[in-house]
Amino acid sequence: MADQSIPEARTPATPRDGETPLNGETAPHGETPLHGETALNGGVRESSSHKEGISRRRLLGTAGATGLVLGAAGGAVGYAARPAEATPLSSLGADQVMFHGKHQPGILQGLQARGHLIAFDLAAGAGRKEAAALLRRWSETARRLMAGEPAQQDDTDVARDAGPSSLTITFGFGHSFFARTGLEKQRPVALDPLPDFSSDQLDKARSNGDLWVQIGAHDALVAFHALRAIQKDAGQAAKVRWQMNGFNRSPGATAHPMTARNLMGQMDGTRNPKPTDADFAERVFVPESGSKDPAWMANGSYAVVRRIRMLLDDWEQLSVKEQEDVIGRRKSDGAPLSGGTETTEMDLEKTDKAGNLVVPLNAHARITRPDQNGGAAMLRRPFSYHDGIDADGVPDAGLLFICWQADPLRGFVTVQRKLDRGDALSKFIRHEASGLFAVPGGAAEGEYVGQRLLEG
Ligand SMILES: C=CC1=C(C)c2cc3[nH]c(cc4nc(cc5[nH]c(cc1n2)c(C)c5CCC(=O)O)C(CCC(=O)O)=C4C)c(C)c3C=C
Ligand SMILES: [Fe+2]
Repeated sequence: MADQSIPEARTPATPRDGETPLNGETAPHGETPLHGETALNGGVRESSSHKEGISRRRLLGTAGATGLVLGAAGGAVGYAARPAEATPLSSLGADQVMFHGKHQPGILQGLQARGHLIAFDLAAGAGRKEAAALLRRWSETARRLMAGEPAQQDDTDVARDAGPSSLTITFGFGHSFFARTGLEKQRPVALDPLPDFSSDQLDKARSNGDLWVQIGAHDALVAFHALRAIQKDAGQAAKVRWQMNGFNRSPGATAHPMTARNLMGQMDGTRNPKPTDADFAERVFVPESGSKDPAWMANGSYAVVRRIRMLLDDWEQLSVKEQEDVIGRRKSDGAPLSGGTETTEMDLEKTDKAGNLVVPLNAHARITRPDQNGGAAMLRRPFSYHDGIDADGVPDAGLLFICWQADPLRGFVTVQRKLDRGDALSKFIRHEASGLFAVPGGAAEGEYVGQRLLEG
């Protein structure tokens, strides 16, 4: 089985900056059965101190040894009384992603168990000045929470006992942001609205937005804590336009590292570009110079967000063989139908005894390949979602498809145009919401995200 195609977080002995994945370092971290996923991650380190000076990492150690006592005694008194040598249940909570770095966090990190997406529109009367102040507030909140520290003010205590749990907070700007702030001249051409696709059934109210924030963590409370802090920080400057919640497999749930599965049961992410690929950076990130993008987008990326409902009742009517023909890969292990293992190159020409192609012409994994789309590639980093069951008994579930690329026209749009003409999967999915956001490069120490745009 392949390693996670996007690196997974870990707890290294020493702090590192945010660039590690691009140099290809791998660091398996199956130290404990509770946390046995592949680890290969940039900008991850142990958490730092909490507001009373008790480190979150030390607090984590209490969970196994004194959980019952804490439950009975309640709160900080119990934590203070915890024996220093308590054995941590897992290092997962202590894993920390660096806020500052070349790229924003939340792009290169492995899939996180919990995710929240939230889009805001600037409030009436709010412009560039208010937006700059908001991004400054948000950046400081992100830096603190990702370091395992409480929010700047009125912390809700929701994440109090936990480490940062690989929390990442990522900020992006939508097309409408630039007119609202008088920054039209700085708007990248790449942010031009996505074309309409014939199969789209988009809900405008749950699409786009002036500002977009992606939150991910391996702990649901840590993720919610961050969501709430981001919302409260918005204050009078911006109002929520839409919000979505997602999830992925918890680290340690599988006995050994493997590509994640989606709610259709397929292994999804196998052929993601890898940080070790020679052309990875140019496919995913805007270069520092020499592109048509404005300078403030250097080291940034474009996120396409699609809420894609899975028509699970229809999908689950299919036999496994039929499901495999839709994708072109085996359901059990993600191997191509032409044979081999998950990482074996797909043989597009292979035929069976009757002369039929073993990977059908309209199989999703065949027609999305870069070599079938003029080299179009994107880094897919999704969350699954489940928002309950409709009145007619149909699950409102699917994929919060998020893909990252240096150029959405060359990435998502090229491939989606092809899919829109009818891949085998199209019958079983429905695109219900959409967003395109310019995600600037990471903030340097002392900077906030988007500063070069807002103060440039
Ligand atoms: C426009 C881009 C894409 C959309 C939308 C999309 C939706 C979607 N995909 C799956 C499941 C799988 N996709 C797989 C591969 C794959 N998909 C895309 C693009 C879109 N998918 C690409 C670029 C690729 C990789 C192609 C390649 O490089 O070979 C696979 C196979 C395993 C893998 O490589 O990840 C699965 C499974 C679903 C369920 C879905 C919408 C809900
Ligand atoms: Fe796909």
